[in-house]
Amino acid sequence: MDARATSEALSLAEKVEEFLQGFPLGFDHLDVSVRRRLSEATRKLSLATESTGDTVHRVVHSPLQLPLTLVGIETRLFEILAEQKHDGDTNAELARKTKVDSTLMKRLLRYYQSFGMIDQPGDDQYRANNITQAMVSLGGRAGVPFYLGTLVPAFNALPQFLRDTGYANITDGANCPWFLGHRTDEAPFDWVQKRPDMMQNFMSWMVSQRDGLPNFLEVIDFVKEFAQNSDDSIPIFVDIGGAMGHQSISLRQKYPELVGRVILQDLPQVIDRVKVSPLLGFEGIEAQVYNFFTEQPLKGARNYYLRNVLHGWPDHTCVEILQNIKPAMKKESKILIDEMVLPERGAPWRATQVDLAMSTCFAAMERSHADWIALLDKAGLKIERVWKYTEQVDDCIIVAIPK
Ligand SMILES: C[S@@+](CC[C@H](N)C(=O)[O-])C[C@H]1O[C@@H](n2cnc3c(N)ncnc32)[C@H](O)[C@@H]1O
Repeated sequence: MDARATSEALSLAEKVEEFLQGFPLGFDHLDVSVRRRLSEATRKLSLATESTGDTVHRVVHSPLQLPLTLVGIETRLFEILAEQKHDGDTNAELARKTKVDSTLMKRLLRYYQSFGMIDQPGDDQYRANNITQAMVSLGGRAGVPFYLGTLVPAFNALPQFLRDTGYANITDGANCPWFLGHRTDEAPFDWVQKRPDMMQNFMSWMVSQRDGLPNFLEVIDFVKEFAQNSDDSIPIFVDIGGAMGHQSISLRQKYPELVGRVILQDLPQVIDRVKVSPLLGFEGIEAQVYNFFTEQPLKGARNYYLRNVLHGWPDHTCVEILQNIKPAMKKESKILIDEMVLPERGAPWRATQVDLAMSTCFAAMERSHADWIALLDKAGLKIERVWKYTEQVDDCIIVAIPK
């Protein structure tokens, strides 16, 4: 045993424990980048110091976490805990409020506490923490059932699919683990659209999946860079595959005086949903049915914006989508691709898991700078500029123009 290292490790552990106790109400007061650095450093330390047995048990039981989280959401346990204004509820109170058997409730609470999803300040006292709050946010409420019902069956089919295909990279959208996992021949978007509850969760997930991260409008002066000398007739922002139009709404809200048309385009089922129950702030935005596998009908728009669309398709399909925009472009038109640009080294965990989820369900991928150059080149486009706007997932705006 190295005495100096032991003493340093114990002193660091004590400091961390004291630090945690010093902020029972959480760390919302910390600057976002400081908080992230601390979280990443301690996460790495936790992994680096984990024992073999702990690692194996953590990994083999990890499939329990998502379904048990859904139980906490569906029973309203997390919501009830998050709404508490006092010091915490007891097991009996929580069992009564959620209509869950009290013995089962005690076992669930024990699990959530041990994984840091709730706090237990006393033997029979439970209260919400930052993880509980995250699970009752829109992202938690939509993402948890959406992933469990839609993506997990495909994730589970990944090993067999890769075995069967000799560990080739997954590039065929018509032959990927999605189909094996769901025992279906329906493509993901078709499958989801036929299931109203999943469709609702999907749309809410699209709106919320980047909550807490900066939006591109926070780092780019859109009017200065992309909307000079506009007039009311010019489509200034065409939000292709924009789901509920949340990005278009952000743009209108950030620039109430923005001159020009803002148009959301998506598939008929999505546009119907937008028309029946538009998000708050949708006024001033047009909704248009458009299939991006056909030629872009809006000619001469200043900006054709695609967020998280291309990461859902393999290269050859992205080329098709981009080439359908090109004939509509005039001299001043630009394609704004809002996607991750993965670094060659040390890609963030939030990005790498989306990359493999995209691969599993859509034979698609997150792309590096070199991948984007190659893809755009195949579509007859080139990069004019790249603006990075998040550290957490390397989100960027890639400005693309014809070569
Ligand atoms: C991953 S979501 C991205 C949504 C939104 N842009 C965002 O960043 O939150 C992909 C979107 O593309 C739409 N979509 C899929 N196939 C499409 C098609 N052929 N034509 C137009 N939109 C399509 C989906 O309905 C969905 O809204």
